[in-house]
Amino acid sequence: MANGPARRPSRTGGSSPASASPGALAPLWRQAPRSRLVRTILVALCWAGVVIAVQRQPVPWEKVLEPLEGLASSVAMPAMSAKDWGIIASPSSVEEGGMSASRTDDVSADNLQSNNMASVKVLLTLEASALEAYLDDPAHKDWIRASLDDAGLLPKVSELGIDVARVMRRPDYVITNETMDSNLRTRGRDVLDEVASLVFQSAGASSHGNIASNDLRPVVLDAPSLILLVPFLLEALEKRVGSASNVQVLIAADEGMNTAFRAALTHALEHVFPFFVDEDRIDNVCLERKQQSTAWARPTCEFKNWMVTRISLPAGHDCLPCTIVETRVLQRASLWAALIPSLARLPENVRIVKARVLEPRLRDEDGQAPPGRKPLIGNVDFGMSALFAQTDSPVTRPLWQRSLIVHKRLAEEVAEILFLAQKSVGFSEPILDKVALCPGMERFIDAGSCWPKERGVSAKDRGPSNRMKQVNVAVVSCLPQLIIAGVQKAGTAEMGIWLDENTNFRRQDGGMETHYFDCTGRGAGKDRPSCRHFRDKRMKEIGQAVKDDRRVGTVRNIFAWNETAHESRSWYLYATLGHLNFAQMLERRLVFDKSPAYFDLAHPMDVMRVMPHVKIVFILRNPVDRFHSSYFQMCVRNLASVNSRCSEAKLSHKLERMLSRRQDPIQSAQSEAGILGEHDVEDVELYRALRVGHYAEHLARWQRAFSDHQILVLFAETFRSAPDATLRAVEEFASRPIGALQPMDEAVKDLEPFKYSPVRASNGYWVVNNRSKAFHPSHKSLMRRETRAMLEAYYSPWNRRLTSLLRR
Ligand SMILES: Nc1ncnc2c1ncn2[C@@H]1O[C@H](COP(=O)(O)OS(=O)(=O)O)[C@@H](OP(=O)(O)O)[C@H]1O
Repeated sequence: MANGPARRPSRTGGSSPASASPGALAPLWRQAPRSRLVRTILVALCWAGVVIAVQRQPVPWEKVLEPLEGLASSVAMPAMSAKDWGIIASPSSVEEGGMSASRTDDVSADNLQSNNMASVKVLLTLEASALEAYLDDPAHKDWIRASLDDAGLLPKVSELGIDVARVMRRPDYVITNETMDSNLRTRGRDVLDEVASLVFQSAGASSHGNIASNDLRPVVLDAPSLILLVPFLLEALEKRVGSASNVQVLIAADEGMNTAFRAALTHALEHVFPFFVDEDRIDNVCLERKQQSTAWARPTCEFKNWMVTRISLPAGHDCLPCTIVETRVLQRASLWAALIPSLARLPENVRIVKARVLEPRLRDEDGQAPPGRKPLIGNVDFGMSALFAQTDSPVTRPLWQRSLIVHKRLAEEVAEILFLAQKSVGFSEPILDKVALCPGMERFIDAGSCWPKERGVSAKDRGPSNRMKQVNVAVVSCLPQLIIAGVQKAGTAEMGIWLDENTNFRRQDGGMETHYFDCTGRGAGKDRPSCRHFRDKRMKEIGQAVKDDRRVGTVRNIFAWNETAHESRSWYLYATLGHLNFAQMLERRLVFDKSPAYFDLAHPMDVMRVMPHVKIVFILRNPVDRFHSSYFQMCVRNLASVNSRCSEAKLSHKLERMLSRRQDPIQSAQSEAGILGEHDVEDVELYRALRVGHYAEHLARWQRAFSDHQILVLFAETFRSAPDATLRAVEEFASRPIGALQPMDEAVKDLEPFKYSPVRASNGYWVVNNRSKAFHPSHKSLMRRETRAMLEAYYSPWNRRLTSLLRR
């Protein structure tokens, strides 16, 4: 535990915190206490040569897809032999890396011929735009029209739920997301099989001949659909033609932009790699790492043009993910590691290429992104590129060569990630060779990390003379260096006011309690009405505020690995709670969050995995007084309807009843019944208020997650009597390197000492401005003597535990 006022004796009320010790605790608090018809029509459609565009269907994986590994292993791969079969190419993959013929040219027979793709009969592309280009070709258009008219298929198309009225630029041939989606939901695998039939029947009909452009059957699918479909496609092909050798399968995957794909990744992850959703296990990895190393090598992240994140774990083979950044990157990498073998079990001629342009194309010679074009791929969305880099088939070689440079770099990064991931997911052979590990500049995501908006001012504008101009021009989002994480009703508001007065400190979120970690993640307070408000309203606003902020978007990619709309793991939002303008950042370098509900309601490891080196301050107060204050606050705020019943007599009566059911407070607190024993809402609240005072219980959880150097325990009683010295201790704690764990943070070097100017309020408290709660007391009555005695007895064992915990 950090040396602070708690450690040095303060026998008198007026003594300095700098001279308090654990031994001083006892005198403070003596006592402690989830058709056939259709098939026929589809076959007819195929034979008639209808081009059906299935545009970006979000596959309801949760209904259709069993765990990926199960699916892949259940499909027997055919022996391939028919040379003139071809499947699939995404024309836009030609464009990859900045070279390109136009999309329309790409899908022409000539272009395919010239690219050794003459045998390609089926175009399976992930890109709607490629299909559009294909459909715009007059030759294709006429053929499609004629086919449809001849077959008289339009009504049947409607029967199938194909919305002939809704088309992008060719309204007749789009299966809408909704209809396909609902078909998939109700008939699942049958529909997939139909789509496979659709693709292959037509190809089978014209086999052994030279390809004509109208033999192409584009089916636009999104990446998860395609990955899902590949086994079915080959199965279907085998059934129909008996063999299918030399089928060139190029899957162009457009994973980066597709939210459904992201969702599918997450879903698959949950099935394929339980490790990565086993929070406790990840926690343990973090903790073990911390225990094994006195100087815990901080995992490093590099932002390269802020688009590519690299990650390097501590050297050696024992590295496992731990922090939120590591787990985020490794989760993605390991999913691909899982998909690769399942696809690799397919014939070797199945290749995956990346369908979309990458960030380098989007920049001009000066490295500037053209206006209006945003990078399509976030900083960790590069999984497919490594596969592309490995492609060496005659079909893909020209493409590969042309985009070699771009992809090599990305491939190296993916190789690196996969290498790191493979051990975690149990592969014994390297998936790819390990390439250099994370050289160069390093940037960390940790306590105090800030992300400036693009509109930021240039460095030379930051001189002191024009500082004022920069106010309100640029904004940064920061994670706090310091959290006043407890306890409620111990003067934390006052502490926040004092610190905010100090020009070295800046409070997150305009002085509000962020309630981030008690209302998100594994926070035990998540279901409280106040947290619902936090999630439903506040975070939505914040999300909107950062939507156009690309840098924050980058941060979001890192943090939001398990993000869903309502179940927020959107760690990045936490950073955005700390908006500062540059002037504030320059002048107030230490950002702090004051959310005292964290003490008993947040999961400390959630905090630690986002900000491994954050510093935490707890202000403890005699639990008896704290409880009393808490009771009356409950009455006034949360239980307004029963306000009239709040009185010293009522409190005494309730406590008597509640405590009589708990002979051994420690035992009962440790059992679920400790809380669940209460059914009445008011009683539940009351018991929570009581339990906050089990300081040793909660502090031990925080001590498990953070080093002693990161925790400072203060006492309300000392803060009240010697505020200036107490604040000095906080300043010193905030600016001190965390033992051997962390080098001096630039943000806290050379802080100007701040001089507070407190005045004495009428109730005797020292205050620095009129926001102080000293002017707004939550209660006026004095605790009854018998209530105090009851509470002192109750808290006695907890206080003894606390004393020994602090003495360690
Ligand atoms: N400087 C100082 N030192 C110690 N205690 C102080 C100080 N200033 C205020 N108080 C008392 O703390 C109680 C309010 O605590 P918090 O500000 O932590 O409340 S909250 O959790 O933010 O709601 C509240 O206690 P009660 O008056 O007993 O309700 C305040 O009076």
